[in-house]
Amino acid sequence: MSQAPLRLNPDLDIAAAAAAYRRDGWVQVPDIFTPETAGFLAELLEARIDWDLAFQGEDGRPAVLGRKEIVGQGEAALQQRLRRMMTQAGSGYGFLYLAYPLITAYLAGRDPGHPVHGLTEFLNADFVRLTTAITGRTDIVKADGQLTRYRPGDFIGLHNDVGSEASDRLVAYTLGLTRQWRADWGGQLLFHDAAGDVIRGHAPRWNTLTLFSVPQYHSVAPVAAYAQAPRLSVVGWLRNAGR
Ligand SMILES: O=C(O)CCC(=O)C(=O)O
Ligand SMILES: [Fe+2]
Repeated sequence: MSQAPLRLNPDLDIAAAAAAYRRDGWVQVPDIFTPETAGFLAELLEARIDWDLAFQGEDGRPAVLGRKEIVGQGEAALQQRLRRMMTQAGSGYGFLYLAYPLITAYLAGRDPGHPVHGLTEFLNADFVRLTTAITGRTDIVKADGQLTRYRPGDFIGLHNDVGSEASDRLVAYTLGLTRQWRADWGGQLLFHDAAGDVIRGHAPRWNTLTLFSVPQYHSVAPVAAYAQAPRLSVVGWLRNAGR
């Protein structure tokens, strides 16, 4: 696979997206990449990633286990950890999905020469410029990110994205790369009000950017047991320089 340059759609209506974001605190932009770039990225997520298993760990921090760590601890121990996480998800917070941590992998020299690293560079160049223009947040200096792949049963519980890192999460983004999805397959990005009702729900989409300001309460609905495709996206936060 070539290291093709990643290109945003040159015909994006940035002024319209900016007006919507500044009015509503969120915006969705369809056709965010050129068709070639969207196809390239989708193929990457569909077929070329050695996924980690990500879930809320016992210590309240994300557990991100590579293939070797999963084999190392054994299937029974992992299943026990996941059961504990599910109990915790019901009374507090939890999540479960497959992930590839872009910044950690880039800095650690994981998968040398892999085209995924071009995406990490793109996120911290053209994408930071685009999202600064849409949100008007001139304090954005960098993007973190992870690839995510949701299988049946995967989910994220209710949370508001407020982190504890040295740099603040200013704006959350998702780049949807799910080619096809059915309305009853779950996996929607849901925004919730104080009464527990859903304010908005976004189905997994193809070649679509979603931006929303932090903090806002949201969740990812569990993917249905009978869903016939993975939910694929690039997600993360646009951050300031921090302390
Ligand atoms: O995948 C999504 O649509 C949202 C992900 C999310 O809320 C998160 O990673 O904090
Ligand atoms: Fe979130």
